[in-house]
Amino acid sequence: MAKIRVMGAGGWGTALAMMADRSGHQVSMWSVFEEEVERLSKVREHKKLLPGVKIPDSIEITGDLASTAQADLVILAVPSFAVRDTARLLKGVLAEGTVVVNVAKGFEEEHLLRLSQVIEEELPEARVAVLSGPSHAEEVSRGVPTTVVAASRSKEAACFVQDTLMNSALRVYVNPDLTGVELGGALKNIIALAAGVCDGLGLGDNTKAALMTRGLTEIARLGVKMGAKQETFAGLTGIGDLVVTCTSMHSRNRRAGILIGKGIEPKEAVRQVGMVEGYLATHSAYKLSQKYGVEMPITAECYQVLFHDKDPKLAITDLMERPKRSEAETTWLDFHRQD
Ligand SMILES: NC(=O)c1ccc[n+]([C@@H]2O[C@H](COP(=O)([O-])OP(=O)(O)OC[C@H]3O[C@@H](n4cnc5c(N)ncnc54)[C@H](O)[C@@H]3O)[C@@H](O)[C@H]2O)c1
Ligand SMILES: O=P(O)(O)OC[C@H](O)CO
Repeated sequence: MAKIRVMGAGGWGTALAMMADRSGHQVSMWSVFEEEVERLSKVREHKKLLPGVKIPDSIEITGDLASTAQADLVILAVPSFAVRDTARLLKGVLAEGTVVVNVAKGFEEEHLLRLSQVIEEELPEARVAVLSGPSHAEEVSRGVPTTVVAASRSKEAACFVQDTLMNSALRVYVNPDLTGVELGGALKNIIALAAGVCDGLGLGDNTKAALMTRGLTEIARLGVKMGAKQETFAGLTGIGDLVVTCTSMHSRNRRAGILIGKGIEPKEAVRQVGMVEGYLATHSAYKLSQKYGVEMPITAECYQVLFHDKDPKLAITDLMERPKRSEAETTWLDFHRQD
């Protein structure tokens, strides 16, 4: 039995705490917000986020930070904008080599960093991993069979996360491609937002299939430039998470996109839905595409719609009327040379 501390008591933190509890561990869930600790300790249910899901009494809910020192595994389940501050709180608290697994999907906008890089900066003594994949808290918390991927530069750390969290409802794979796993999770939110916009505009299945497929192409193009493996984007944290987020009504990114497609101003749509990681990720990805000199037409159009008031209908037209190009990255000559 391992001691597991989940930092962040929102939908995803709660679902993962329940998975760890189901796997037979000693689990505690921490929140920086006193009100949240008090409410959840008393009601033991997230009335808004996960209605009808009872948080088992075996999961301790606490605001005490110092006790994180006893954890064998720390799961960071706060929004991406809060990852640095939350990791910083753990400075000097954790034992050397403690595995810290980030489950937020996004970037640190200011420095264009992946979140594992942020945690490594703040907690050099920790072994950092990420957990990502097609996994909505609404389903995981109800025990719906789900698959995710634990990635880390340390094989032992990734396998430790796999061994610790895996159970009959949560199948955990491992992958050494930390960069690819992380980027897939962060960048698919942009495409999910765009898919929502298409739904809100009343466009069809053809459009969404095109968006998802070409979206994955540009995600992988940036990812490979940033050091990821192409094949990772064909896996659970690439295409897998893209499919679930672009098609599910659980997705906050997609729901915000639907509102925007229906004419609600982007900032207001994000306010109405709550935490929409794809909003800031669009900003970061647009900057990263410029930094790495990578063409990302869908991301660029999303950026214009979200931050420069571009009409979403015009964005679709502009994507459709881009200069002609080949779907294949290989030239005709190279392709036939391989025959
Ligand atoms: N909900 C899901 O299905 C799901 C699945 C996979 C990954 N994720 C990712 O997990 C992250 C968290 O998502 P969520 O759905 O749990 O969000 P949420 O809004 O339900 O909860 C976030 C929790 O983080 C904590 N928090 C919020 N602001 C904070 C701050 N400033 N400082 C410290 N703690 C703070 C609070 O405990 C809050 O309840 C996101 O990056 C999301 O993309 C979510
Ligand atoms: O609700 P979303 O759009 O943040 O998506 C949640 C998860 O990332 C799905 O895997």
